[in-house]
Amino acid sequence: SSWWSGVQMGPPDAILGVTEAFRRDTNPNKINLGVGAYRDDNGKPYVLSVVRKAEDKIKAKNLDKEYAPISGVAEFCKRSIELALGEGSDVTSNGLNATVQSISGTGSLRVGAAFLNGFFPGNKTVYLPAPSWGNHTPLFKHSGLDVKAYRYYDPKTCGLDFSGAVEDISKIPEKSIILLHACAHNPTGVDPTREQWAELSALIKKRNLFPYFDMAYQGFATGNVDNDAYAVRLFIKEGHRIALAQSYAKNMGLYGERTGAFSLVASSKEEADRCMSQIKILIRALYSNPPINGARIASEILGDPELRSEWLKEVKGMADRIISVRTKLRDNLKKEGSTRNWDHITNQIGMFCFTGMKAPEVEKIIKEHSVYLTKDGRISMAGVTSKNVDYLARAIHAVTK
Ligand SMILES: Cc1[nH+]cc(COP(=O)(O)O)c(/C=N/[C@@H](CC(=O)O)C(=O)O)c1O
Repeated sequence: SSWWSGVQMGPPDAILGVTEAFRRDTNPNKINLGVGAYRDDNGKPYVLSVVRKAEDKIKAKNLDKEYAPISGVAEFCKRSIELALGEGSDVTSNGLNATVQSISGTGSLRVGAAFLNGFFPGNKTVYLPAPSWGNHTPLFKHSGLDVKAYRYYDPKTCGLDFSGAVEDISKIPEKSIILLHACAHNPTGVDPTREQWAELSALIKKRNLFPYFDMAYQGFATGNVDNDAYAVRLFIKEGHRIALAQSYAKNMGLYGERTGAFSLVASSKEEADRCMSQIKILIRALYSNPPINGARIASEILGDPELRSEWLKEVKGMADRIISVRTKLRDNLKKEGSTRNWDHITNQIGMFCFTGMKAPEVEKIIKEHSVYLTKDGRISMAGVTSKNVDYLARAIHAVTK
């Protein structure tokens, strides 16, 4: 028998598998609301014009293709942590951050998880919001950490179960790790208010928990990079020593360039240097060093005032288009005569809308209307355009009335 006769056929990925099914569908009206990747109003992937400009500038420099350092393109790391914490933050000016470039948000989360598994002195269990991004659980488990949950989403209101979250977080054993979505929560699109973030910060400090922020959508939620970094900056101000994973997949459209960063905020420069040395040892054995192209594009944009301000306009443009189709979809559902309350479509923020559609309704809308979304009823609003929003509203109404 062959070596691999015992290998089982694994299930398609809950998120990326939706696109595979979408591709197989021959219905001309088909709509892909699965993967959280931005599309323009023609439903096409969107390469930011500022990215093209950065590419031209990089090309003109005739750079070589040498290995990046293990920790990545230094300029990119500097620009990335400054984007997250704001220019001239105490953390960066005192060298308290250990920041490495990694393979987009997923790789950054994974490097951070590997470091925690190796060196976290407390309870090596990560508490995720319920629900969370589908890949969080396997990602942390593969890193050797245990995974548990705290209440987050309230299906009755399609909003935040704040009291449930507070109750659960109050019971998380001290010195555990708590994963927080910095903005544009995936899959629910539900973010805490600023007052609620302040309460969470105080509670997490009281419980002596370690905050691990996943910021994959900075700029994409409100269209403003500073507003979207509010929670991260608040926690730093309140004295939390956080971990942070960043992605430029969505806010710079660098999906396939796999550009991201992992940061740890230490208590001193000397401590940051020790942590950095161990993170580099982990990276060397994982993939040695990261891809240079996306990091060069991102640092070109973040480092050039003109490109940066053009980028901020484009990312706001993407966020605004999402917000406008949220309103159109909610209004069209009303026009279709739906008696359900769809206010959550516009109350929620960022790439996703957690529609509240149950699995049988999801199956029906895929089968009968060729509208593709994940089983949990999450739709990527970026797949909604002014051209397909009517069709979508009719389809949702047909399966939910
Ligand atoms: C919260 C969150 N964190 C990290 C990532 C990783 O993105 P990366 O491309 O590694 O930088 C994603 C991607 N989410 C979308 C795509 C995916 O599932 O990979 C999604 O939820 O559709 C997230 O939604």
